[in-house]
Amino acid sequence: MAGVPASLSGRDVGSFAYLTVKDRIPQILTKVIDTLHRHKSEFFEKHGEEGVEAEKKAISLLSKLRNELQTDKPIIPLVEKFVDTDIWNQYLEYQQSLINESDGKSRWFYSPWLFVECYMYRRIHEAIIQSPPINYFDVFKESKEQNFYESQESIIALCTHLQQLITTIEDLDENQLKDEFFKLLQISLWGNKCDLSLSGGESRSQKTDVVNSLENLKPFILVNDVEHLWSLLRNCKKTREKASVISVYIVLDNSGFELVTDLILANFLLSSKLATEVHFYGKMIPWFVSDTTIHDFNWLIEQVKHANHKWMSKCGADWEDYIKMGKWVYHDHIFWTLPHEYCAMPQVAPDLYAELQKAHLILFKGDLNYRKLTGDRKWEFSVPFHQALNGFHPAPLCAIRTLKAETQVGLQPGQGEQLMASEPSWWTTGKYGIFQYDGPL
Ligand SMILES: O=P(O)(O)OC[C@H]1O[C@](O)(CO)[C@@H](O)[C@@H]1O
Ligand SMILES: [Mn+2]
Repeated sequence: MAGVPASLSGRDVGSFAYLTVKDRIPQILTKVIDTLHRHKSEFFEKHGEEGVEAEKKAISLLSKLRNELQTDKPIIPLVEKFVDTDIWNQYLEYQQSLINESDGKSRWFYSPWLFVECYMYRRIHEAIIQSPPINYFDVFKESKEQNFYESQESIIALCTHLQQLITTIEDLDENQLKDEFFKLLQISLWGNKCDLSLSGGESRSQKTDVVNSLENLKPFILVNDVEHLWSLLRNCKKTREKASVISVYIVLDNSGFELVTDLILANFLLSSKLATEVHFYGKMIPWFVSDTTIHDFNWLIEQVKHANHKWMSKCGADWEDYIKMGKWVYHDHIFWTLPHEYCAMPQVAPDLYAELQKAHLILFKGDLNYRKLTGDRKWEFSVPFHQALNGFHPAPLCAIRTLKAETQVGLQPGQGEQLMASEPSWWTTGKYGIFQYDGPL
């Protein structure tokens, strides 16, 4: 692609991409294999000998995958028929066509990191769907659930905070409402620290009191465009006709604690009338360990509803009502688990692009969404976000991300260089975060 920098790649020895392909991804694969092993008796109870055979088959396919990766074998086409198989295989050919060195084959360490990392999760899915009758099995379900359970205290604190806020929301003046909006946005940002793929699938639950940590975390927000979000939604609210809709779309990231923070924010948007509808976008297949699928979304709301805590269960009951009333709508689309950068959406998934164009505001949660928004490239730190989006402008949008990959745009001159000098791992640990807006000001 002309005019854009090179992709991050495992070929840069010592880079975060390299270490991810070399260590983190195989570690995740080993954990997946172990999970299947541990469910052997469950498969036997459910499906008899056939279940055990299927478990063996899935494990052998995954072991083969791990071997391909560790010996840097060529990336091979997908074989099992699924809704996205053809698109994936076309993309594989496209990646191959870009190569003019070595033997002209895409390889794990040689090819763009975004591509091979997505491909790995898609191959895990392939191993599962090739192994009926256990082809429904979500290999990451346990860790997602564990993250939720381990974050109980923080979740109770958040639900209590929200419910108390709602009882006085009508009495708040503009500034107070804005402050509360900013607080819940920050909670949703820091909720993104809790993904499970960065930690190789190990638990990264939320144990501290987030609401009271926000002030201390403020210095770690490197780009903070929340004022634009406020102006945008407040203007929508002021100018809207009685019957008209204000819709905020949230492109979700991780289930567990992060999803709770997103739902709390979505609840506030309705209660404050800053939005009349919230649309959520999740993943169609298990993805990057902790990403939200429809099962995770429904499961989590059910858990919150049945919690043994007054305010928590109130939240769960309200959320279920929002869904029943159509004020909250969950969608999935296969595009979110393709390897394409988002600037390709109008060509690859025009229906989804047209849908997103209806939003008043789109919030993109998490690191992977940021990588796909900006193409996972070696951009200069000071390149404007608008430019890095490379033509992807369906509606006003905001990336809400803690930094877990070596790519960041839209910084002040010298800001990135300074961080680099004082703290070389600043952009890969999740310690820093951004609210980066693109749209009319
Ligand atoms: O859940 P998030 O915020 O998208 O983070 C996932 C991130 O974790 C990692 O997979 C770690 O490898 C990053 O590559 C990726 O961007
Ligand atoms: Mn994720």
